[in-house]
Amino acid sequence: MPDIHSQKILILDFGSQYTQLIARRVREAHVYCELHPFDMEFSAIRAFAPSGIILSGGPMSVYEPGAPAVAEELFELGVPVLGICYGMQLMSLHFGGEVVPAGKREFGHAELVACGHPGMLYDGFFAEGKSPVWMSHGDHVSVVPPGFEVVAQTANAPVCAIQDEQRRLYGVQFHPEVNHTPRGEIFIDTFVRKVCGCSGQWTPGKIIEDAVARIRHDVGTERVILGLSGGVDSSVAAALIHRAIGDQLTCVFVDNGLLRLAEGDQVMATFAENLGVKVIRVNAEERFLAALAGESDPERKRKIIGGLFVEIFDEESSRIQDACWLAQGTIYPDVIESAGAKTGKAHNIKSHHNVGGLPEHMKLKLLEPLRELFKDEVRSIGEELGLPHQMVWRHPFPGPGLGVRILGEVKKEYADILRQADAIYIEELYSSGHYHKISQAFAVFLPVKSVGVMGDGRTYEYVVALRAVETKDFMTAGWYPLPYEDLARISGRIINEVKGINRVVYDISSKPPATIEWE
Ligand SMILES: Nc1ncnc2c1ncn2[C@@H]1O[C@H](COP(=O)(O)OP(=O)(O)OP(=O)(O)O)[C@@H](O)[C@H]1O
Ligand SMILES: O=c1[nH]c(=O)c2[nH+]cn([C@@H]3O[C@H](COP(=O)(O)O)[C@@H](O)[C@H]3O)c2[nH]1
Ligand SMILES: NC(=O)CC[C@H](N)C(=O)O
Ligand SMILES: [Mg+2]
Repeated sequence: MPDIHSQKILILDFGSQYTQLIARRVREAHVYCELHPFDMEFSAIRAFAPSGIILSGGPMSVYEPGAPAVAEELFELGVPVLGICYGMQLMSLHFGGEVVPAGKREFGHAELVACGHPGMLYDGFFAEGKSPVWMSHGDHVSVVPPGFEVVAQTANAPVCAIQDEQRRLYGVQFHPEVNHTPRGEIFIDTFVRKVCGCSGQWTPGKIIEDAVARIRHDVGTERVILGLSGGVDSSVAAALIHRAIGDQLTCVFVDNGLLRLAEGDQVMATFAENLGVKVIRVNAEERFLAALAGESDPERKRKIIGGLFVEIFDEESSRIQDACWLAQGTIYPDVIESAGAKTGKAHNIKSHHNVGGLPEHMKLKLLEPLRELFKDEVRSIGEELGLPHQMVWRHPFPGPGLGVRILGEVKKEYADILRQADAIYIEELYSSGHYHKISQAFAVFLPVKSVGVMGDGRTYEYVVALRAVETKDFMTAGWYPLPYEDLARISGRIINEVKGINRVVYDISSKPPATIEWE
């Protein structure tokens, strides 16, 4: 089997807010890449054997004392190097050019104009010698290093793109990785495929083949357990591992009574019935509700839910004979975000992020087959593995579930009401075509009563709030402008169909200062 990691791009991160986007663009060109901190040792770079290197942007200025720099031997490796913004400035300085503060900071759209014939990297990038680009910089290259030519400029940056085609060194002051550079995708595709010569082997089918082979190799005949939540990551991990080792995998699905409507049955139908995966369903609703009774503090509720989850998961897994492996749905952003600049620290964040976590005394080896993948790649392999479209494309659902969407004390009565309201809301978002434009949507139960009138009678019932947000990274988010007619229909259905609700409100708070969840 061809090794799909044999052609790969190394991205060195200087702290740009866009570095992950560079990696996404490379992956979209079906080429494998990894993101590492700028100070990666040269021996490690050589061992990585990249087909090409991309140096990211960064907040510092290259001429400042102590500015981040790369192992200089990197430029002698003989592989193509593309420097973006800070990366270009660093490369210029290294080869004897000069970098100075520009007259003014430039942030936003600009028109890039080609000087003559820019060469291979720019195939398809210019239309009539021009291309719109996105800029974000305060410094610029004032003296072009010997051996390099200027290939393009903007009004504010006379040296906006440079290259030495012979040595295959390229620098751009603009940001090809952001959506605001409309032909940026083509640019990065050309760099990795034409300039670096990668053939684009990183496709969903091949990723699956490769992961299956690796799982079989690592696990051998041993047994694996996995906490299955019905969410995207753990579901795709389960399907993938099952394809590799079949019955050696046992999933533990904990029904904590805080799941969405019919979620437990859906998980069982998809995995146990259709895919033939061994799933132990633990009905723990009563235990969770009993533990939560009387508690209304959000942080303590989270702790109770997380703690009980670990306890139950631990109990169940100790009953699975000879399990040596704990599988988790850790994905690449988890690895990058938790590692900050360093690799290998990913488990910490996941265990606090994961409801399951990793009980110390379990002594299980970790199996994380999605560790190298972005969410969109996880979704495409989920589809390729035959998981239902709705499961693969559903919005994320927090580990504590409805526990953080019922404000204050959690009661079964509230959870039942909320489940129904939420199901109507989501169903309507699907049928009106909004669901896939929204990053996350859900209903929240407010334990306050208000007066209403239904038929000829007075009602005195609870309130449901609807939330829908748009976000790329879930760190900041804007509320989604759901049209009035959709809001009217959803509110009408909830009030009419859900007993116990006589008022619906729409949450128009962004994050920050609000958060996405209400608790
Ligand atoms: N009810 C549950 N039963 C078993 N395991 C669970 C449950 N809830 C969460 N987990 C475990 O905790 C992990 C983290 O949950 P998280 O919500 O971050 O991911 P996910 O549910 O797999 O995907 P998504 O982000 O799409 O919701 C899951 O991958 C799963 O292993
Ligand atoms: O697995 C999880 N366990 C949690 O305890 C948790 N709390 C919030 N979230 C999800 O994180 C994203 C950001 O949410 P907040 O703006 O509310 O912090 C949103 O997507 C939230 O749904 C959680 N996910
Ligand atoms: N986005 C960047 O990489 C900026 C690089 C450098 N800090 C500048 O201001 O020019
Ligand atoms: Mg989840």
